[in-house]
Amino acid sequence: MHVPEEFLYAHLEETLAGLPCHLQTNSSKGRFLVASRKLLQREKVLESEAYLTTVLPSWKKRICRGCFAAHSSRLSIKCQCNQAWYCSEACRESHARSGTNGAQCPVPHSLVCPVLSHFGGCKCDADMESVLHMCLDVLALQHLDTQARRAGEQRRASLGHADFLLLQDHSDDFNEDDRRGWLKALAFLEGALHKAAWPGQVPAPKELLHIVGRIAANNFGIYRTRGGKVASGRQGMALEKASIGGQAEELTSNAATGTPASQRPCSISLAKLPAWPLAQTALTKELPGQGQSVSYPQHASTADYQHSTAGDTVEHSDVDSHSTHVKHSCEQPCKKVCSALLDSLRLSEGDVCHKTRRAKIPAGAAPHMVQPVQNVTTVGDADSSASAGAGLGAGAPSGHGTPGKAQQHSSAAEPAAVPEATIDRVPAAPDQTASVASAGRSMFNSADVESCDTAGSSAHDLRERATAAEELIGRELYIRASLLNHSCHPNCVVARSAATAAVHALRDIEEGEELTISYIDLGLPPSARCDELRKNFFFECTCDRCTEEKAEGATKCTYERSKIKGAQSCAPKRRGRKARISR
Ligand SMILES: C[S@@+](CC[C@H](N)C(=O)[O-])C[C@H]1O[C@@H](n2cnc3c(N)ncnc32)[C@H](O)[C@@H]1O
Repeated sequence: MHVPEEFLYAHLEETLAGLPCHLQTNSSKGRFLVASRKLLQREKVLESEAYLTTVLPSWKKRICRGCFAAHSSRLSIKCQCNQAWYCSEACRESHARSGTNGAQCPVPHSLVCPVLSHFGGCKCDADMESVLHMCLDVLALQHLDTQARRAGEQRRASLGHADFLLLQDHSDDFNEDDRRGWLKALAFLEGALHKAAWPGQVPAPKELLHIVGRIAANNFGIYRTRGGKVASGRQGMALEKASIGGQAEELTSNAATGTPASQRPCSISLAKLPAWPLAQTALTKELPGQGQSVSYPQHASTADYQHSTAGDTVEHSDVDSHSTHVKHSCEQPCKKVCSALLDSLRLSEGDVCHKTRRAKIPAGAAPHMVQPVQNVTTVGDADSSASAGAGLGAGAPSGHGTPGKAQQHSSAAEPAAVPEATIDRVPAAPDQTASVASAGRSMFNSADVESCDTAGSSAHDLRERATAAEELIGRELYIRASLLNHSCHPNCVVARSAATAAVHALRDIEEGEELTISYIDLGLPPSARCDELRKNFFFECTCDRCTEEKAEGATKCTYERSKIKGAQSCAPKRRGRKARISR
């Protein structure tokens, strides 16, 4: 469906009406949001409901598609397509009629069910399969809009397919392997649409690739805490090394089987889609007796886990990403921290800050929480959700870009039973509980950090350490929140609760200043951040922090840019000059 560009822009501006921010565009950054007036720290800049949501196949039996609540045990009611599970008959009926409760663009399941009935034979990797579900929902929205237009009706949904077209499409930037993998998966979707006699237009895989290109650059990951056991070191070595929280983490991935996904029969393997923003996905949560708090999992954790052990309580003084990092320390000289991480946190060897020992969180207590308002981070018991990670891939976020890595697990793989208390519920009420996870900041002890040092770990080791505590269980798309560009020194944070994203100012922001969030883990060393952004979001970060670090010579490209179609290599040229990447 062709929608004129001017219409899209006018519509986009309409969706921002009344907010303290407006849209600007430039050639290097595309569209971005700018403060229309001075914003105060913590002020809510915008709030958006999820446009679409999807759940990874391994979680489909635990998350009710009707009300989107997560459950500790397998649900007993399912749809005949075997792709949607429910906590009650009422949820099943309402899902069939009007889609998932709370979604901004609910797609009636009855429309997509015949297509999903053919997904049983999908040989894609689990993450990819979930994206195919999202693609199908996009086609369903397009179909509903077309039908309504033909009937001369105004669709009741506040957003429609045109809004999806507003999102930036990066499919032309996919590298050849990814492109091939996606085209194969999309051919499967095309086949399923034909078999189900899809009532709308059935686009060819090449056209469908533009849907994936939009999802890729704009989706938010839904994560949950993986529990007390964590995979450390490189993903391929996770099984051997993952012993920090007790016994080795069980992986259903290639790391465990030793078989690269690319060699598994009938599987399509390719790089994962990035799910952003991992780092600044803040979660609001209501806990009995603790009131509402906001957790900043990744940021806080990259700082915390250095010396934290189960049961520790670590103090923080601010929610600002820099100060969160800086305040992390714990009466132990920071030389124990991997030097690359030290650099990125802007700490010096020997810096000492203050760890406060407080009451231990009993086993089975709620997941880790950060309460910036009260300046307290409680570090949960490492074993409190030990079973949660069993049977799952090494929850590194998608977007590592390397095919066949540990996060790939078969769609049949299901999480082991998780005690109710360790699951972050996904409530129907948006302001209650976070959909998922905070990072496991109790996961790494100082001995482990030392071993990281002595092993001379790479940037990606750190990344994997930071994210192995989280497991990607689904994805969400937001329209307005997708207009926020990235900065490694962001001035905003996205607070997520079930199917809602609220953007808050991290500090006072002057009128006319660009609003930015982080798409990645800011605790990563400069070269890893640079890799992540290039590989997954196809741009070169020019924020003040990167510029400063580049000037200090800290940023080194380690990703083979040549893999991206039409791009120049990042490898230093013969005469020692670094190739520059122009977008
Ligand atoms: C979620 S979208 C952000 C909105 C986007 N600029 C647009 O026009 O729709 C993510 C994409 O925006 C671009 N982007 C985000 N932050 C950027 C930055 N700091 N510099 C350059 N491009 C950026 C990249 O192309 C990235 O893949």
